[in-house]
Amino acid sequence: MKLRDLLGQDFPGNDAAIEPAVAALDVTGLALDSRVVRSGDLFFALAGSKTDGARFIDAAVAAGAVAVVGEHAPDARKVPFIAVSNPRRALALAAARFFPAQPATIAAVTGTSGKTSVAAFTRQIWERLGHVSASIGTIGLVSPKRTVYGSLTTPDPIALHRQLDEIARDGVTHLAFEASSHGLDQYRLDGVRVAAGGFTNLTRDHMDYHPTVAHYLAAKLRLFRDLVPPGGAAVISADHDCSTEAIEAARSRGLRVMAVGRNGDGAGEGIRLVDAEVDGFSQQLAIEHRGKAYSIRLPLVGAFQIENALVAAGLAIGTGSDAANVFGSLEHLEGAKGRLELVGERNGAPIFVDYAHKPDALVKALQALRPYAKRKLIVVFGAGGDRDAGKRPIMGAIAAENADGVIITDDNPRSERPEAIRAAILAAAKGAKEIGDRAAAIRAAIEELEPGDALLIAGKGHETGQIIGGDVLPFSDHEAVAAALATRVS
Ligand SMILES: CC(=O)N[C@H]1[C@@H](OP(=O)(O)OP(=O)(O)OC[C@H]2O[C@@H](n3ccc(=O)[nH]c3=O)[C@H](O)[C@@H]2O)O[C@H](CO)[C@@H](O)[C@@H]1O[C@H](C)C(=O)N[C@@H](C)C(=O)N[C@H](CCC(=O)O)C(=O)O
Ligand SMILES: Nc1ncnc2c1ncn2[C@@H]1O[C@H](COP(=O)(O)OP(=O)(O)OP(=O)(O)O)[C@@H](O)[C@H]1O
Ligand SMILES: N[C@H](CCC[C@H](N)C(=O)O)C(=O)O
Ligand SMILES: [Mg+2]
Repeated sequence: MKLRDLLGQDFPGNDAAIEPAVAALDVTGLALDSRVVRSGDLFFALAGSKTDGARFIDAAVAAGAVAVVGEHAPDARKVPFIAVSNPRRALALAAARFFPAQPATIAAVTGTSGKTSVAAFTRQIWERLGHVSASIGTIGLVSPKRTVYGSLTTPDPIALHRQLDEIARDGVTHLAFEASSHGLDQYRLDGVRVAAGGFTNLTRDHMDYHPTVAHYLAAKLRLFRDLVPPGGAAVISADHDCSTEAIEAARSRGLRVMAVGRNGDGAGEGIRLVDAEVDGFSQQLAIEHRGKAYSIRLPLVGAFQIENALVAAGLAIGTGSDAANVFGSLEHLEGAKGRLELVGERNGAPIFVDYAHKPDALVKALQALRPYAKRKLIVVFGAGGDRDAGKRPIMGAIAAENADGVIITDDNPRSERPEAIRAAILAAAKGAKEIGDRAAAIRAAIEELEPGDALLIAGKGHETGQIIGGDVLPFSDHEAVAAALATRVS
C-alpha cells in the first residue's frame, strides 16, 4: 500500500503535507514495536508508560522500516519521518486503512465490570437471531471459524484491525467487543466503525494507571464522546452514580440513548427492570420496553448478570434487531467461561468459579451466592501482583464481611512477593486463613464443604496460567476443582 493511501492529505493530525516522493513509498506492514519490524514496515514511535518508542527508531530502521511516524522528528534520520500530533491515534486510523474490512455491525462495551459477559451475550443473541457473529475481548476472539485466546482485553490497533479484517472476510457480519479504559485512553479502538456503545458501571479499578477516578471515567466516556458516531446507539445501565454523566455524554454527541435497568426508560427506547426473582440457578425477570411488558427466565446466577443481559439486549435492539426476538433469546444465554460458573459440588454444596478481581465484583459475586448458602459461604481468593495495590485491603474487608469462611491465596503474583500481597489482604480480613498454594487452598476449601454451604473461588475465572515472576505456569481453577473433587475419598 502506498504511504499516501495510508496517511494521505486527508489524514487527521498530520502536521505537514507529505512530500510526493515520500507519499509514493510502498508500505507492506505496520509495526509499533521495533523488535517485530519487518522489511517494508511503517514504524510508529510511541511514547509509552515504560519507555519511548523514539529510542528504538534506529533499531526499527535497521530491521527494514521504510518510514517512521512519531511526534517529534529525531535530529538525524535515515528514512522519512512523518510528524503527527497524536501518534497512537494515527496508528489506529492507519491500521483501519491497512486492514480495511470490518464486520458491518459492530458494538463495543465499556465499564469496570461486565464487559466480557456483555460481549459474549450480545454475540449469542445475534447468533440465535441468525447472524454470523463474533466477540473479541479478555477471553480472546470467539467466532464461528476461529477461536483465538487473547491476552489484552482490547488488543493493540494492529492486532485488532488484523482480526477485524480476517473475521469480516470469514463472513462475520456482527461483532461485539470490549473497550477497556486502557484501550480507550490509548486510542486502540479509534478507526473501528462502532454502531453502538454499551456502558455497564464504574467502580474502583486500575488506580495504578489512571491518576484519578475522573480520568478513569473520562477514558471510558471516549466511547460515546469520540467513537460512536452521532445517530448511533448508546446503551447505558441507569442504576449507578455515574449513569447520569454517561447519559449526558451520549446525548451531547447526538446518540440515541437507551437507558436500561431498574431506572431504565421502559416507556421509551430503553429497558426497565420491573421485577427479578431468584429461581434455582435461574432468575425470573419482568421487564418493560417501549411500554410493552415481557417476562423472561434468565438462566444465569447473580443479579449483576441481569445488568449485563439488559445491556446486551439493548445493543442488539439498538443495532436493528427485533425486540421481542431479542428478549426471547435471553432465555438461552450461557455465562462467559469463569463468570460465576457452577463447576461442581461436594456434599450438595455448589462450587463456583468467578473472575472477581476487584472490590465491587467481589461484593457482587458474594451477594449473588448468598441465596445458595443456607449454612456457610466460603471464599478463596488473592490479588494480582503489579496491579493496583490499594484494592487489596478493601477486598480483604469485603470478604470478611460478606463470607463466613475466607481463605487468602495467590492470584498472579507476577514480580511481587506473594506473601506480601497476601499480608496486605489479610490485614483487613479478620479470621481469614492463609494458604499460598492456590491448588492447596481450593482443596482445603472443598474438603470443608458441608450440606448447605456454597464455595466461591474468585479472581482467575477463565485463566489457564498462573504468572509467577516472569513465568506463566499452567494453572486453571476449573482443573484444580476437578482434581480436588476426584482425589478425596469420603
Ligand atoms: C500499560 C499499558 O497499557 N501498556 C500498553 C502500551 O504499552 P506502552 O506503550 O506503555 O509500552 P512501553 O513498554 O512503554 O513502550 C513504548 C513503545 O516502545 C516500543 N518498544 C519498546 C521496546 C523496544 O525494544 N522496542 C520498541 O519499539 C513499544 O512497543 C511501545 O510501542 O501499549 C501497548 C500497545 O498497545 C500495549 O500492548 C501495552 O499493554 C501492556 C502489555 C499491558 O499489560 N496492558 C494492560 C495493563 C492492559 O492494557 N489492560 C487492559 C485492561 C484490562 C482490564 O479490563 O482489566 C486491556 O485492555 O487488556
Ligand atoms: N455488571 C456487573 N456488575 C458488577 N460485577 C460484575 C458485573 N458483571 C460481572 N461482574 C463481576 O466481574 C467479574 C468479571 O466479569 P466480566 O469478565 O464480564 O467483566 P469485565 O469488565 O470484562 O472484566 P475485566 O475488565 O477484568 O476483563 C465477574 O466474574 C463478576 O464477579
Ligand atoms: N485484565 C486484568 C485481569 C486481572 C486478573 C487477575 N487474575 C490478576 O492477575 O490480577 C489485568 O490484567 O489487570
Ligand atoms: Mg473483560
